[in-house]
Amino acid sequence: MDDGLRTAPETSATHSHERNPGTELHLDWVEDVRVNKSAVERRCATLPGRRTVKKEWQIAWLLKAITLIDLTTLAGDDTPGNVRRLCAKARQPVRRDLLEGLGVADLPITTGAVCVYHDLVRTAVESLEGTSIPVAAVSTGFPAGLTPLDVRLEEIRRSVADGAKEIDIVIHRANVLTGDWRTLYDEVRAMRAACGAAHMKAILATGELATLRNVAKASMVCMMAGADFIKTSTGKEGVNATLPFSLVMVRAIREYRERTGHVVGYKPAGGIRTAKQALEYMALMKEELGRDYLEPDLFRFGASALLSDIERQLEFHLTGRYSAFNRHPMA
Ligand SMILES: O=C[C@H](O)COP(=O)(O)O
Repeated sequence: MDDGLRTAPETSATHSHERNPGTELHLDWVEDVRVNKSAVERRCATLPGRRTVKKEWQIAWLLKAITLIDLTTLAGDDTPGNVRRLCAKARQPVRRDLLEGLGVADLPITTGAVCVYHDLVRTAVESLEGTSIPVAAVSTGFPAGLTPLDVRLEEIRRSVADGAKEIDIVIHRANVLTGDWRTLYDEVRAMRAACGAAHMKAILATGELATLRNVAKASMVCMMAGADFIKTSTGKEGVNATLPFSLVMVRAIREYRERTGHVVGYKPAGGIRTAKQALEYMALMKEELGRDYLEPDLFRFGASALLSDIERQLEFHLTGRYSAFNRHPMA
């Protein structure tokens, strides 16, 4: 892989393309979906190791990765205090002395967004005032998605009213497992309408969809229903983001773009904790969808702990030593 990233990281989530308006439900597109599991696994096995970014470019890639993070806290014991600290980290994700040492102190690096439960949306919006960092809210009965539809839609509307610019919805897994594509489509379409100007990420909960083929079909239906992003996981399933799920989903994005001309973003989430993993996902995006997919308007990591490891790796590049994790509190 070449460096691809010699320019400064672009940190604002400006959108260089039209939003995906969705299409009618084309059941034939869903039925046409084929996935060759062993080919997917073979392709994914080439990503770690062989395609690592050259050492001299790693700093640029790691700084870019930071700008792609939806810095997330989704714990039952979240408080306004820990969300305020998280937002301070989103504004200044890397210690000033490290940025100075790396010669990039002039780059306005922030995370891509901050992602919280509804109750903390206002706190996050207030803490991020004066920045262009959007607040994302998880919604629609997150993480199981099993509350009544009118309640799920109201939840979206309230988060938007509180200032969330992005809404991460969860789909009803049973609609996929029973092949009820019409209901899945109708629900996601209604959610997109409830989002209004806020961008909608559709979480598939891939670890609960049984097969890669179901993952591909659900991706296609969510995009037809108008998802701005498709996202793997809530972080709460037994299996969360993986490279095979990601390959299937990014190829569905490619197919949807070929069929409609509409561009949809991608967000792997859950269990992405190391800089090395982040670089593998970035390699996948660049190779499968192109360089545009390394910008925050089309790609995000949903991650609570990734930033700490990236900061440690940056420190290692600078000093040749790793610092303890407790020097990098919060994310
Ligand atoms: O959407 C984000 C995920 O909930 C974060 O999961 P994580 O805590 O495994 O990074």
